Amino acid sequence: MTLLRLNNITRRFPLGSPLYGPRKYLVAVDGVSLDVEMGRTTGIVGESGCGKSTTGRIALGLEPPDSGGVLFQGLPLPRIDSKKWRAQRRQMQLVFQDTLAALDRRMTVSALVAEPLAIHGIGDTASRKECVAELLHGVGLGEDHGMLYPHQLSGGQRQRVVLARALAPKPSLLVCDEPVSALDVSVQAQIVDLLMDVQQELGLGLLFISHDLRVVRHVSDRIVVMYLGRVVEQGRADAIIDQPAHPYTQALVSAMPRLPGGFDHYVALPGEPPSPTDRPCGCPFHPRCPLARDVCRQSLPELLPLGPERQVACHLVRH
Ligand SMILES: Nc1ncnc2c1ncn2[C@@H]1O[C@H](COP(=O)(O)OP(=O)(O)OP(=O)(O)O)[C@@H](O)[C@H]1O
Repeated sequence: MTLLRLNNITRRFPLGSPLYGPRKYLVAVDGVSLDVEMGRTTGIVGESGCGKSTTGRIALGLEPPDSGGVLFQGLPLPRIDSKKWRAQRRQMQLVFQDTLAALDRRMTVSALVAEPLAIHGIGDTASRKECVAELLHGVGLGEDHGMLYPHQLSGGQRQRVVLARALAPKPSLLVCDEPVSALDVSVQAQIVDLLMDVQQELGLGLLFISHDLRVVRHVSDRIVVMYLGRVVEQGRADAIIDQPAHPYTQALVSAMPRLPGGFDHYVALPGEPPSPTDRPCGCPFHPRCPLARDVCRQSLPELLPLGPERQVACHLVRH
């Protein structure tokens, strides 16, 4: 069952002052559609600035799209800050990267995990205490950790606290925005495994955002590849990794550590993505694409089906 649906979402931000000539806009998200199924993970991958976080914020209702719609459990998101929205927010929680900024350093771990319960009016003091102990246990922390302050924890332990706080209101959707990017590789694996265990136990839908295809591949059932605000390819994770169709996805896959039986044709990806304030004509990827032809410089490729459950936006792919 579809838990979250983004339907042709667009978001642009004004640039400069309105006093000096016609206003210019930066298009951060351009016509993005994706689904998150209950109990499943949709991963968004792409380079810095491609619009992943903006998409995540729109999915959570923290930012309105300029056009397009967000459906949660089949219904449009209520207006931000309405009573209905606050009730719904309980169902949708955010886990993000900067744990030290996210956690009030004057509060103990127990108080931090109890806070969302109090905000949402869940339980009384005694039952909240029990609930905090269960939540800490669930994310692999002991009772002793409850008495510590955020700065007394390691990065991995702080990420566990952030996860316990997100799980406290019993959400059905977690949006995880680069949740492990600040951690050592070995700790990343522990947190990713924990997320997957928690997901299985609670049947959560996950929208998992990362620039790192290695991590996204590990957690995701479906992968959405974004480039300069647009989806260039999406489909089942195994299909995307085994047979990437878009030259950009091919470059991302070929840059991952080699896997036995995996993709073995290396595609170099030169340069940086162009600025979203100055998007190239035609396919946004053409200035870096080793296969680009005239048509790629002239017209924007549509995202079209490529077999079942797969879509690609590339002039060079036979649909
Ligand atoms: N509030 C804002 N005002 C103006 N521009 C913004 C705003 N939020 C995001 N942007 C711009 O929109 C584009 C997409 O940003 P976004 O943070 O969504 O990308 P991202 O893929 O998550 O990148 P990163 O991983 O670096 O955060 C960027 O060019 C960014 O500078």
